[in-house]
Formats: sequence, C-alpha cells, structure tokens
Amino acid sequence: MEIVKLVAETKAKISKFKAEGKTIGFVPTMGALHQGHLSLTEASVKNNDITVVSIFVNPTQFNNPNDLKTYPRILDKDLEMLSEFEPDLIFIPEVEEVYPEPDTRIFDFGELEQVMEGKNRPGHFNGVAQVVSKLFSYINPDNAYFGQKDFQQVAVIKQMTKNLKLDINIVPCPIIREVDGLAMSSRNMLLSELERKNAGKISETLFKACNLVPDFGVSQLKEWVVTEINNNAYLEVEYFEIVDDTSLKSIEKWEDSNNRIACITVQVGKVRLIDNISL
Ligand SMILES: Nc1ncnc2c1ncn2[C@@H]1O[C@H](COP(=O)(O)OP(=O)(O)OP(=O)(O)O)[C@@H](O)[C@H]1O
Ligand SMILES: CC(C)(CO)[C@@H](O)C(=O)[O-]
Ligand code: BAL
Repeated sequence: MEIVKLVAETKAKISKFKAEGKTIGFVPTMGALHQGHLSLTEASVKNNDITVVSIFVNPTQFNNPNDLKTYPRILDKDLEMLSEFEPDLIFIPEVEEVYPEPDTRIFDFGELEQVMEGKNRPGHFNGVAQVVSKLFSYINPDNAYFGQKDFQQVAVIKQMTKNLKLDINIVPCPIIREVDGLAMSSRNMLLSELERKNAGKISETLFKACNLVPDFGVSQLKEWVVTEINNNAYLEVEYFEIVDDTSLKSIEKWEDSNNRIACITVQVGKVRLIDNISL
C-alpha cells in the first residue's frame, strides 16, 4: 500500500504498471470509508493486477458549502481500513493538485441530470464529471468501481465515459447495508444517536414497498412511501421517484418499464441521505 499525493508521480507509476502489461482497477472515494467502499476495493483487488483507491473530497460537486465543510475526514482510520485489502496505490491529492486552475468544463448529460439528484443538487453531477474525468486521465483504469447507492451517479459516469470515448469498464457494485438495513454512507456518522435509530425506517419502508407492488398503483405506492416516512418525526422526504433504471424517466404505470428503480432522498436533521431499491 503506497500513498501518492502528486499527479505526475501517479501517472509515472501507472505507466510502469501498464508497460508491464498489468490491468488497473480504480475505486474513487471521498474518504470516511466504510464496508461499502471496502466492497468496491475488494472487487477491484480480486479482478485486477493493480488497484488504485483515491481519497479526495471534491469541492466542485458540493452545491451546499456547509455540506462540504462538515464532510467527515478521517484519513488515519481510512488507511487502517484499506489495509484489509491492500490496494497497491492510494491517491490522496490536495485540492490545488487536482485544480491548479478552476475547471470551467460544462458536461451535458441531457435528461439524466435533470431529475432527482441532478435537479435537487444543481451543478453536482457537473462537479462529479469534472473530478472523475480528471482522475480517469491520471489513472487510466481498465475497470472503475462505483456503488449502486449513488444510482444516478453510475448512469452519469457511464454516459460521460461514452461521451469522452474512454475505454474504461464501469462496474456497478451492490449497496452494502447496516444490520437494520440503512444504506452505509459516510454521512451516517454525522447523525445523532436518535437520528441514526430512526434512519432505519428509510430502507425498512423501501423493502415493504417492494412487496406492495402487486397491489398498489404507482402513484398510490409513491404516496404511501412518502407518508410512511414523513410520519416519523426525524425524517423528511425530499423526493421519492420511481423511474426506469436506464433512462431514469419517471414511470406512471408499472407497464411503463420492466426495470424499475425507486430512488429516495431523505433529510434526517441536518444530514441528507439517499437510498434506492429495485422494484
Ligand atoms: N453503502 C454502499 N454500498 C456500496 N457502495 C457504496 C455505498 N456507499 C457509498 N458507496 C460507493 O462508494 C463510492 C464513494 O462514495 P463516497 O465516498 O461518496 O461515500 P458515501 O458513503 O456515498 O458518502 P456520502 O453518501 O456521505 O457522500 C461511490 O461509488 C459510492 O456509490
Ligand atoms: C465518485 C466520487 C468519488 C467523485 O468525487 C464521489 O462522487 C463519490 O464518492 O461518490
Ligand atoms: N456519494 C456521492 C457524493 C456526494 O454526495 O457528493
């Protein structure tokens, strides 16, 4: 496990690995690691000769300055956790290293970014694309691993890879959950004890919703989920959408899509959490 902070050094190491014919797996993260991140790292270590994990809290994807300020940063613990799978390189750049000058690129993802997280976090996916395209250019991976918890992010990254004609295989990985079902997230550690306890209601409701599909219409189910969660005093639904998993277009009747995904964002006190489930 080697820590690298500079882009030039990273590129030089990658060139050497490539010259040796080695395959490169890449796991981009913002740190404050948990088992979700480790599952991506494990998949990469298993399927590639070399694994690079990046830890970088990317300022350009935060639409809320307070969210950026409070985002958890616990590098020592992150390194200890990563030692379980021993990725070869850990890339931890400073902000000035990635953005020696402001990135003014505007990416166009069409309708993909006009719904859900795109609509509710203006500029978020443009910032994600800025940093991921930069990281891809330094690391030049064969395979890049992303969690399905950020379902829309996976769709956006796939589209970006296609638009930029990059020969990188985007590997979506399943959501890892806590014992009570709450999707693991770095932001979970910002919850108070009571908020954390009540946050389990989010996934509990999504799992129940799955079983109600045969008996409920789409709008009836949407209403049920929102009411059920909002009835909990600690939780407030920001949006709940049922969409086709490829176009991310909202569906009105079950027959509108064979591959439906229900995506939710819930405000828990000051913390904003996302989750989704295939219906
Ligand atoms: N519970 C999870 N299961 C699987 N993958 C996950 C999970 N949580 C995050 N990931 C993935 O890990 C990668 C890095 O995500 P990130 O560092 O933002 O962590 P995070 O826990 O999603 O943090 P937050 O949600 O607080 O931003 C992303 O591809 C993300 O989808
Ligand atoms: C992909 C990513 C590391 C880019 O900053 C981030 O959006 C995340 O952690 O999901
Ligand atoms: N996991 C997505 C990163 C973010 O919330 O900014």
